[in-house]
Amino acid sequence: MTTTSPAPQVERVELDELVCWRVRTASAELLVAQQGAQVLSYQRDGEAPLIWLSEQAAFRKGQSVRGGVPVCWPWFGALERNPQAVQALYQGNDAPAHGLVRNLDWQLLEIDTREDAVNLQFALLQPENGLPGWPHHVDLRLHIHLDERLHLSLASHNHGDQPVTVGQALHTYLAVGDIRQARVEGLAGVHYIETLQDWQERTQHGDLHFEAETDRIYLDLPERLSVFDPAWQRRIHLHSSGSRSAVVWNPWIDKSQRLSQFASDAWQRMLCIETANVLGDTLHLAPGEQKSLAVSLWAEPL
Ligand SMILES: O=P(O)(O)OC[C@H]1O[C@H](O)[C@H](O)[C@@H](O)[C@@H]1O
Repeated sequence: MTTTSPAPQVERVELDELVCWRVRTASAELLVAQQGAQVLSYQRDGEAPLIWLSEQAAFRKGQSVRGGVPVCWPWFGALERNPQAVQALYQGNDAPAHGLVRNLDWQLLEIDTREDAVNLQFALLQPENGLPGWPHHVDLRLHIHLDERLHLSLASHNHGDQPVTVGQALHTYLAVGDIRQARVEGLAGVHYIETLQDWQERTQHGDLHFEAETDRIYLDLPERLSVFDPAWQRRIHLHSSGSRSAVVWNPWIDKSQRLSQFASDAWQRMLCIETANVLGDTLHLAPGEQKSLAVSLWAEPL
């Protein structure tokens, strides 16, 4: 007799002020907030979490949740650090860090459960006059596909009659057993911008180890990066497409004290690798054009 695993379930839940979707498959659980189409957590049964969610996370309207995968769009970080073509498209005041969409309510367009996979499609369909301060007609869709791996794909579709240039990132918070023992593989020989030292351009020698606050923009990357995590005896893999840049971030001790929704020792258990289109890798969309930024995530035991 063959045993069939239970079909995946998708359930609407409310966490404080936020509507969320809890996805259960035969072997994993994923939680996604409708606000920002933000993946909040992801864990396979019997394993440590792969996506990190702060134990101090607040689920409030208009406020990005600390952890998961915030979507940064149409610029990354501080607007004034973005290329002129990205800055020029914003006409508002006080540009928020990481763009305009992580605190907005997206629409859930589709839930599709198969025997062993789930698809969710969120959309931010913009009116012709665009977002406040950003008058351009570009629709966004985040496609989440969960099978043995987690696949995220962010599509931008320019419906306007002018070209647009955007910076963007899938700002993934990864969970690690101990950041002091972890290292990122795949970066050797890659150029990066050291944002903590006057944005100097440098070259990575060997794997990246963590011994202090780290906030770097890596450029001209390969498609595959991995996190070697001996404390949890595993390696996390990230496979990207539509991206040649990534931000690697750990706030370490001092900055942790200044972050919202962040325990003072949480830096030990997380690491951001943000699959991006930033600086010389920004996204250009001709009128009518659509392009996607994607990442797949999975872990393997050592
Ligand atoms: O606190 P947030 O606005 O969510 O930003 C969190 C972090 O995001 C990125 O990784 C930046 O490179 C960091 O400099 C920033 O501190």
